[in-house]
Amino acid sequence: MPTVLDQILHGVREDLSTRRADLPLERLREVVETAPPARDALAALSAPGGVHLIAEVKRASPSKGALADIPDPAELAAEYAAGGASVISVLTEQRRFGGSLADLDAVRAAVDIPVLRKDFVVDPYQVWEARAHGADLVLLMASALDQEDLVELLALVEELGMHGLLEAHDEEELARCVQAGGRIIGVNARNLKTLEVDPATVTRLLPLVPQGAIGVAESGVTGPASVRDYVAAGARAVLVGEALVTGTEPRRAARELLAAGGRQVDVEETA
Ligand SMILES: O=P(O)(O)OC[C@@H](O)[C@@H](O)c1c[nH]c2ccccc12
Repeated sequence: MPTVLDQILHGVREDLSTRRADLPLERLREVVETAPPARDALAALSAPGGVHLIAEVKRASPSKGALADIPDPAELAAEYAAGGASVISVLTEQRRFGGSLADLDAVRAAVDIPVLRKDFVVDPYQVWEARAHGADLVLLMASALDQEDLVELLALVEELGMHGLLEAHDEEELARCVQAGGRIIGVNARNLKTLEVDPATVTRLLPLVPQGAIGVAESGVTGPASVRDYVAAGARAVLVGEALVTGTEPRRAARELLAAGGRQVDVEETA
C-alpha cells in the first residue's frame, strides 16, 4: 500500500511537470542569474544566545487538514521576524499543505532574514526554482530521496549559494544526512509515512547529530515545554508551524518559545 509520503510525492511530481512545461529550466536559470545572492542561513542559525526559531507559514497539513487561512503570508512572516525568528519556513506544496511559490515570493519580499523553501524536493528543477523565488535554505528529506540524489541535490543547493536543511526521522536517515555532509540537520518528530508525531524521536536522534552541525528539532512543538525538552536533547533550533499559525498572536508566541529556549528577544512595540 502506498504511504502518505508516496501519495504526496506523486502529486508533487505531477505539479512539477506542469510548471516545467510552463517555464523550462533554461529560462529559470536566467532568472537565478539575475537574482540577488542568498542570505546565509547557516550563519543565522549559528549565532549564539539560545535556541533559534524557524517559524513556518503553514495553512494545512495532511494529518489535520486546514489549520489557518493566512490571507497575508507576508504579514505573518513579518510578525514572526519581529518575534525573533531567525528563519521563516514557507511550505510551497500545494495539494496537501495549501502552499505555493507565490507565498514564498510574498514572504521573501517582506523580511530580511533567511527563508526556507519547505517542499518535497526530488528534482534539481525545484532547487533552481527555490533560488529563483528568493529561498536561502532548502529542505531535503532523506525519506524522499535515495543517497545519490540527496548528495547531488545538496551539491546543487550549495552551488547556488544556499544551504540545505537535511531531514531525518530515524537512525538510518540520520546517518545518511551526516554522510551526505549536512551542516544543518533536522530531526522530524512526524513520520511522514504514517503521519504520527512522536517527540521521543527528536530526543532520541538529536544527540546523534555531530557537534559541527546545527541540530534542528522539527514538529510537535505545542508550547514552551516542548522547546525546553528539545533544547535539553541538544536542539540548536526548533521548527514550528501549527502552534504558531493556530494562535492569535504569532509575535508573542514566537517570543515565548524563544524565551523557553534561553533566547531573549527585544520587545518592539506593536503599531
Ligand atoms: O506544525 P508543526 O507540528 O509545528 O511542524 C512543523 C514542521 O516541522 C512540519 O511542517 C514539517 C517538518 N518536515 C516536513 C516535511 C514536509 C512537510 C512538512 C514538514
